[in-house]
Amino acid sequence: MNVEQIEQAVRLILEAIGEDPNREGLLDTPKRVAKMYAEVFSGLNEDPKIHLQTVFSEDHEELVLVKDIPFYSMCEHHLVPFFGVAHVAYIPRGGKVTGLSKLARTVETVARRPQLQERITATVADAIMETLEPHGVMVVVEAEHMCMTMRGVKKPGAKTVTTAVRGTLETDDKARAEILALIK
Ligand SMILES: Nc1nc2c(ncn2[C@@H]2O[C@H](COP(=O)(O)OP(=O)(O)OP(=O)(O)O)[C@@H](O)[C@H]2O)c(=O)[nH]1
Ligand SMILES: [Zn+2]
Repeated sequence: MNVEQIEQAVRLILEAIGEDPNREGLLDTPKRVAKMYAEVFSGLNEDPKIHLQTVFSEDHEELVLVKDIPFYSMCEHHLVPFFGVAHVAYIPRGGKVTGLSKLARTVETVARRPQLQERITATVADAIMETLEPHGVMVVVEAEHMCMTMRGVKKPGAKTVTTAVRGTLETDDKARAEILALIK
């Protein structure tokens, strides 16, 4: 990430909104914002699938669900935060089970990019399908978008729910219903 370029850009934005980037309170702001962007966009330099290389051989071919994984992301249209929780469920196959924290790490990497909620949901599901090759995957993401609350349509409290379903869960209504019941 080009930290110096971010600093220059922040200085330009401050000038453009009519601020004085040289006043005391703003002197370190470009540096702080650059550091923050490096952190909140750190997922751009990571492959989410790397986390799922940790595989244990365990004979469990039934549901695994990690729910209420908090995440923070940045809406790619407005560069303001959207945040909420992700629920990640999969049904392992062939003894391929990953570490529970790795599912949360996968969400984290994908969220730390300029994003759309739909893309986070689908990318996490596909990463799990491709690496663990399970029977099925279901990812549910619930989030509040600051671009819909602090500006624009101004609807605080409005929640967006997205799902991505892969493998046998696409046709297994009962298993999908079980996952949704466990999430609630
Ligand atoms: N599908 C989807 N849309 C999103 C997401 N985050 C923000 N948006 C929407 O992106 C749209 C961008 O619409 P535009 O008309 O180009 O931008 P805008 O004039 O700022 O839109 P308003 O927010 O309606 O004021 C808005 O409707 C946002 O609510 C997301 O994760 N997924
Ligand atoms: Zn937005």
